[in-house]
Amino acid sequence: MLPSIPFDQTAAYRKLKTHHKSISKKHLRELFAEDPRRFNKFSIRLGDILLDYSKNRINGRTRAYLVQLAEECQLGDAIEQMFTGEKINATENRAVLHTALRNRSNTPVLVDGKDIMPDVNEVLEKMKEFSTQVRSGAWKGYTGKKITDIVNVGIGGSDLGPVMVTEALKSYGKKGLNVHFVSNVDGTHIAEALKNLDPETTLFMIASKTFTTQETMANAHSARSWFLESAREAEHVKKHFVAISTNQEKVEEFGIDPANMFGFWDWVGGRYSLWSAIGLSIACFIGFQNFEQLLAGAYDMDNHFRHTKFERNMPVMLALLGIWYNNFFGAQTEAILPYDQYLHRFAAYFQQGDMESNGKYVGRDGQPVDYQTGPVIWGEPGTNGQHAFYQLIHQGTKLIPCDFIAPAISHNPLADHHKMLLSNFFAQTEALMNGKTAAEARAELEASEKSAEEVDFLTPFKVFEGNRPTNSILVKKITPRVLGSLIALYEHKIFVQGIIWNVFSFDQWGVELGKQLANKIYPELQNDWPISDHDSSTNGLINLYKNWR
Ligand SMILES: O=P(O)(O)OC[C@H]1O[C@H](O)[C@@H](O)[C@@H](O)[C@@H]1O
Repeated sequence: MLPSIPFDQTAAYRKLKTHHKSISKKHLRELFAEDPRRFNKFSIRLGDILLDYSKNRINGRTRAYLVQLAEECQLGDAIEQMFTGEKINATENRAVLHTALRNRSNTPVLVDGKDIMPDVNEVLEKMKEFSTQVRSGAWKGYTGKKITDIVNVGIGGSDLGPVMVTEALKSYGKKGLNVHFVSNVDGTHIAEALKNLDPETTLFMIASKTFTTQETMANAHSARSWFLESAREAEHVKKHFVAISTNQEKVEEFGIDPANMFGFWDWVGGRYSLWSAIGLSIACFIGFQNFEQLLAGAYDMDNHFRHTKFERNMPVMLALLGIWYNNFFGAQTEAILPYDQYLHRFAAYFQQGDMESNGKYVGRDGQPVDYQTGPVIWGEPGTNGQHAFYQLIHQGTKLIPCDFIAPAISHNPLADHHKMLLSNFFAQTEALMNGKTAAEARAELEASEKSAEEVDFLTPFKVFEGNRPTNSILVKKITPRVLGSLIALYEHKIFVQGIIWNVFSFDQWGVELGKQLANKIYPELQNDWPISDHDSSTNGLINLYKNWR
């Protein structure tokens, strides 16, 4: 059982509250001026990844108190409990072992006294065999042609990870093998995805942990109908449909050959499942060796997380900084800003990862918490974001801590593009930190030969307060291994925050409610009779819909 300590009742919390009063008045400029060793002091390197968190509104004392907070909340014990398979997902009575999926050491991991590593390795072996066959063309469609297109049908955790990773590692993708993703129950999604595909060369991966999710099942049935329009014989389905699920019964009921089923287990949470068979589309696209590199990268981060002192521990420090702004500065959101076009779904991926994990107001003791928990996560790749929403980050009334992520080496070293991109990356965090004083703004305006009135008028608008906190994550190159580490970094950050906020990070009852509600209204839309048993707004909307359709 996880420790259950309301974090606002710790001694560290009280210290941080008092400390916040003084340090929040300090400008980052001053903090840098006071300590020339700030960069060395507040950065962590792990292989090809550097986390520079020196541009945060902290000093050595802040860090010490934050680390104390983690200790008082018994983070060390909680980490061990996760890695060793304790049932820390208490509301579902499950272990949380995505780390076992990438446990490259193969040391036994026990669930209910049984080592799960042989099962993990067996599925990996099956994925290796299958992905190799698909890539080599040995796996043939019903007319003897090789597969050219993979369509992953899944939603939430059975979609976002594969989407994000196949985009991030596009340059490792096999030529002539395209991956597509269908998630939305809106018929437009599947209709558009299938428009230019050939049933003879298309392979569907029906990815659903439960194999009961309404959207995925609807899309899977439509995919099968589309396929059978050409293939005619149900016999051919086994060459074109595989299932990735924990629910063999439902897979068979759907008509997929159990031989074509890739299993995983209830101790893999949906939003932590890309390391499992849910990553099959990734393995087919980038090749199994690269998929193993992705796992190896995550394993690097797992080891770092498990065995490094908190003040040198990347996920722990990222998490503590998030708590610092969320709970002491009142920041509501966090932006993830990758300066890498391939990472354009990274923020969207962690929207689910973070918000579904820590978007909870009930503590592990069953009582509502009286402090803020999970932040709103958002973001887009730079430099596009700069021309869209950075105005608010620079000069708005809200404090938005940002993570800037960039690779030193581009996969597409085209002319001077990467230097330009990275000069934006460096310039933005510097500008957010320094801002621009009234004197500087005035001097600039005067140099541009404006009249004295114009200078007076314009100066206040050109002032930037600065003091906007950022983390910079600079990596050598976005390789499968580095990406694996980056994803695991954020996964563990979320875990740490969940422990400190005292919430259960691995269930998602709020989402389950949505599933139930839609299933209740769906039958009511089957006829044209007016509805009257909801509130007046819902009745009004449903009845107008029935009128218009
Ligand atoms: O893989 P499944 O079972 O189809 O679930 C898909 C998604 O459903 C819900 O939205 C949540 O439970 C998510 O965590 C999950 O990833």
